[in-house]
Amino acid sequence: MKVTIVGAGNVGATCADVIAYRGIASEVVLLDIKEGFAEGKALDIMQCASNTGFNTRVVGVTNDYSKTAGSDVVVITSGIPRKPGMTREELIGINAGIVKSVSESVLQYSPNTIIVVVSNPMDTMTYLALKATGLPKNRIIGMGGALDSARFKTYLSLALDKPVNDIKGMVIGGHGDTTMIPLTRLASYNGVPVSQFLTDEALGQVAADTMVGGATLTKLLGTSAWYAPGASVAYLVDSILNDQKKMIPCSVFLEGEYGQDDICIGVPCIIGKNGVEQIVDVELNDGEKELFAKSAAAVRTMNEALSNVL
Ligand SMILES: NC(=O)c1ccc[n+]([C@@H]2O[C@H](COP(=O)([O-])OP(=O)(O)OC[C@H]3O[C@@H](n4cnc5c(N)ncnc54)[C@H](O)[C@@H]3O)[C@@H](O)[C@H]2O)c1
Ligand SMILES: O=C(O)C[C@H](O)C(=O)O
Repeated sequence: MKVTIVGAGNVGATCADVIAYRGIASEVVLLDIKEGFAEGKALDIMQCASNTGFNTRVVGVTNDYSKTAGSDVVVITSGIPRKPGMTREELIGINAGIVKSVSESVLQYSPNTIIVVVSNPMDTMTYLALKATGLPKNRIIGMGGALDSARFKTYLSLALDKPVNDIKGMVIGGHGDTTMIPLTRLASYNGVPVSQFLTDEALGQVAADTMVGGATLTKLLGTSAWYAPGASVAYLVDSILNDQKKMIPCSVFLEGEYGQDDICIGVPCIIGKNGVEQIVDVELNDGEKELFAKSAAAVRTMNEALSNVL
């Protein structure tokens, strides 16, 4: 199985590293516009193989899309990340043009591929990739919910002082500081609702920390995060390539689901070899429905800024 990752920066290279290390694909192509950069990252990752024990071939190329031909999955991480104090939405001016041209270029060589969009503002970039390529909606997947849910589970595990792998939880809605919706009511510690162990105040703090999870790291690091984002993309790619049919919150095109139309936004999906194989209809309570509608309204407002590229 072949995966191309466009953008060999922090997130793209980390994603390539995790995919190789875990043997998720037999070949990974890293592509970047910076001369020699992807080649260097690929070589560095390949030189881990004998000491960590993987056999994935990692190839780096400078803007040569012919080397990406026949990719089963293409991950788009190209674009600029935010700096401390910025929102993801402020990146749209530069990233929209990049995501549009990259998604068109990859399809020339991999017409049957599934595209995973990572560049921010991710929900709007996913919508842009879908509209620009005209691909069927099951083949365009925005990655954000897998990361936000991982952060949610981390903060729950810290608040509960329990192992993170005993915690279940999902974040739906937009991938933005104010638009994501951590589903605290449905989160569990080995099947037991976390509300049995945490006060409303503690749960509210977990939700608030999750929502600004990316901003917190951006402030600490001076640029946005990459280890958990790269691992989250690899987790999603694994479910596609190995047809795992995991339920993962992803930004996907809605046509009536969750009361929304003509928008890409995070909802729980079954992810397998066909990409988005099902949108899972989780019964939300009135408060959650209201938050989802507000989140969708904010994402829709952002999508209006695409009128000059679409
Ligand atoms: N969806 C998420 O959960 C999530 C998580 C983390 C980061 N992000 C986003 O991912 C993007 C990348 O973040 P990063 O930290 O890796 O940034 P980075 O600056 O480290 O890497 C981006 C890379 O893209 C390359 N690039 C730019 N234009 C290109 C083009 N036209 N073709 C090929 N490559 C091109 C750059 O040369 C650079 O190497 C940002 O927009 C960031 O906001 C999203
Ligand atoms: O926070 C960011 O800007 C990057 C990414 O969306 C994240 O959540 O880490």
